[in-house]
Amino acid sequence: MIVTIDGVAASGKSSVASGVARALNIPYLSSGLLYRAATWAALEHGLTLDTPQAGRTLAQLLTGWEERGQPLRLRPLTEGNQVWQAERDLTEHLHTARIDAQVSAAAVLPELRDWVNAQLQGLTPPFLAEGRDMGSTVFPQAERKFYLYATPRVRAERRVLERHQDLESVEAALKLRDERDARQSAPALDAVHIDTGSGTLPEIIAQVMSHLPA
Ligand SMILES: Nc1ncnc2c1ncn2[C@@H]1O[C@H](COP(=O)(O)OP(=O)(O)OP(=O)(O)O)[C@@H](O)[C@H]1O
Ligand SMILES: Nc1ccn([C@H]2C[C@H](O)[C@@H](COP(=O)(O)O)O2)c(=O)n1
Repeated sequence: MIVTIDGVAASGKSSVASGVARALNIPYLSSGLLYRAATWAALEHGLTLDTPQAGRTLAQLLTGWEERGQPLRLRPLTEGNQVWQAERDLTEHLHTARIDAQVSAAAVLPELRDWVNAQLQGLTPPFLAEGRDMGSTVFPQAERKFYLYATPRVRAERRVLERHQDLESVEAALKLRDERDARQSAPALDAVHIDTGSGTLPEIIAQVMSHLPA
């Protein structure tokens, strides 16, 4: 079985995916974390993301690591996905304001989208995949598809609790990322839409579960 959960930034995708995956006893895959890790790799190597050759250069960097036996890999742990490069856990570097500000520019690169999609499509079901285009592009064959949303204010308030940043600037950054992300990915037309601002996390998880076979 494949279940997809897509949605806007900070809509609760990972938290809901983790809860649903736990209830179903299957792993969940965070595609956003792979985009974040590739963005981290680009920044670490001083790659400028808005040049015509950026996609090719980034893909060469990622496949070069693979060929040298030091691949960037998603570890789909149910309690929270991680990304490792060889023996190094990169996860703590991936949810920062610096990566948030650059990740949409990396995610627009077709070479990177192909790389992320190939990583995910190489995995064996059952699993739950979360991101922006899991139900529309990467796993159109998924049995059940969901799309999570909430107002920018609700999402910003939740982010501020995690990162102790200024509410207005977090909300403005989320709106900007929504705009950029919408240009390069869209949810599936057959997804069930859920407003995560309308309930607690356990209630939203229960709502998703109510659409899945018992
Ligand atoms: N229904 C809810 N009620 C209250 N808090 C929630 C709810 N859903 C998610 N949260 C909280 O909102 C925050 C953002 O959730 P989460 O990180 O899962 O979102 P995301 O969509 O995966 O984010 P990103 O796009 O940055 O990867 C977390 O602190 C989470 O606990
Ligand atoms: N399927 C996906 C997943 C993610 N992205 C991009 C767009 C986001 O801004 C960024 C980080 O994702 P998040 O951690 O917020 O889920 O990655 C995408 O284009 N397609």
